[in-house]
Amino acid sequence: MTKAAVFGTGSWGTTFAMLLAGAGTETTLWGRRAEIVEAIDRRHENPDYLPGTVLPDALRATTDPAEALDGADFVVLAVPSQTLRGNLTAWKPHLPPEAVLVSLMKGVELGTTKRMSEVICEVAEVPQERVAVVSGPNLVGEIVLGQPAATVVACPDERVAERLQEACHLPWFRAYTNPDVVGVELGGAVKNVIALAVGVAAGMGLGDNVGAMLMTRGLAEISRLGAALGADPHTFAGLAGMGDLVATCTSPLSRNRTFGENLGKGMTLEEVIAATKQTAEGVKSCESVLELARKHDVEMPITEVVVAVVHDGMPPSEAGMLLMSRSPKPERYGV
Ligand SMILES: NC(=O)C1=CN([C@@H]2O[C@H](COP(=O)(O)OP(=O)(O)OC[C@H]3O[C@@H](n4cnc5c(N)ncnc54)[C@H](O)[C@@H]3O)[C@@H](O)[C@H]2O)C=CC1
Ligand SMILES: O=C(CO)COP(=O)(O)O
Repeated sequence: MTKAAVFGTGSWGTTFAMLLAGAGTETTLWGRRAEIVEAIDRRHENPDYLPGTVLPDALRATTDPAEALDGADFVVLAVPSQTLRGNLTAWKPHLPPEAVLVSLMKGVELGTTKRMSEVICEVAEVPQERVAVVSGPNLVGEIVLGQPAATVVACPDERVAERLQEACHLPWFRAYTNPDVVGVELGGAVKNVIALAVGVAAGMGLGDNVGAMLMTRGLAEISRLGAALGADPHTFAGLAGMGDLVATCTSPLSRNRTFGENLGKGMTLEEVIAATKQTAEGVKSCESVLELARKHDVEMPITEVVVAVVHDGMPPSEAGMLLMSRSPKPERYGV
């Protein structure tokens, strides 16, 4: 039987563990907080992150990383992007030598501008072929209700991607494979930044033309960055690109969109942070994405104004004016 250890008892870690267990994979969750671990293991619930959801009886949970990792074929990582390096360094001594490491995270590391799979390869000292990424339009609030969804499993080794696909595939959760790890990761990380922008515009009371403009020009930014980093352009027309961008930018379930919406309504950054109980990756990753773009000489105007609004106190109305007053251009440039 295939075995998986899932690190992170937050909303997506717990939900993905449910999917794995539902697909017949023997799954153990690792969590920091004993009370959540006990609730999952004994009462089959995660009241903090998934109130009202009944977890599978077969799903185990522990606070001991060595216990979770014992015999694991897949080590699934679902902690905040900015804590991954420290977390994985601590877990490294217990990693099974042949295990495949799987990233569920949608962020870019501050300081290094590394994608999560790059951080994993570096810290765990494993080749790219042993690291997979799962990303797509996967809003937890819908998946826990059993609503249909699809995702992308990316790994340069097709057989590894197919094994993971099989380990999480369900009649109502379709996993597609894709060898383009760079494109799949960029799609997931940068759509959070664009969702912040769309949320700000919605919070200001602007309509669907503005939302569509930001999503479409946001996809152009993602594609330009992807081209510079060697991604397959087709990935951005797929589930991990356009699919996740649309889901996140339009759903009230998205933490990133909601964060932006609150800013657009006039709440201060401190008030919005206090109101945000879960990880909104774009808030930190907008800075690392912009730094990555500058390193590669890629123009990302929406990302620039998101950084200015979120981190430098630029009023949303000024950000909107800045974007609209850019010099006229052909629709396609710089790719
Ligand atoms: N929730 C969603 O709909 C989806 C989330 N994702 C991505 O999955 C990743 C995880 O997100 P969520 O589970 O939603 O976040 P969350 O905020 O629900 O949970 C984060 C988890 O990490 C733990 N954590 C926080 N700081 C930590 C630290 N210093 N060390 C170890 N653990 C720590 C928290 O206790 C919690 O269990 C993010 O990169 C997110 O973008 C991807 C697809 C869907
Ligand atoms: O990545 C997600 C859906 O695919 C979740 O988006 P948020 O992190 O904005 O909630």
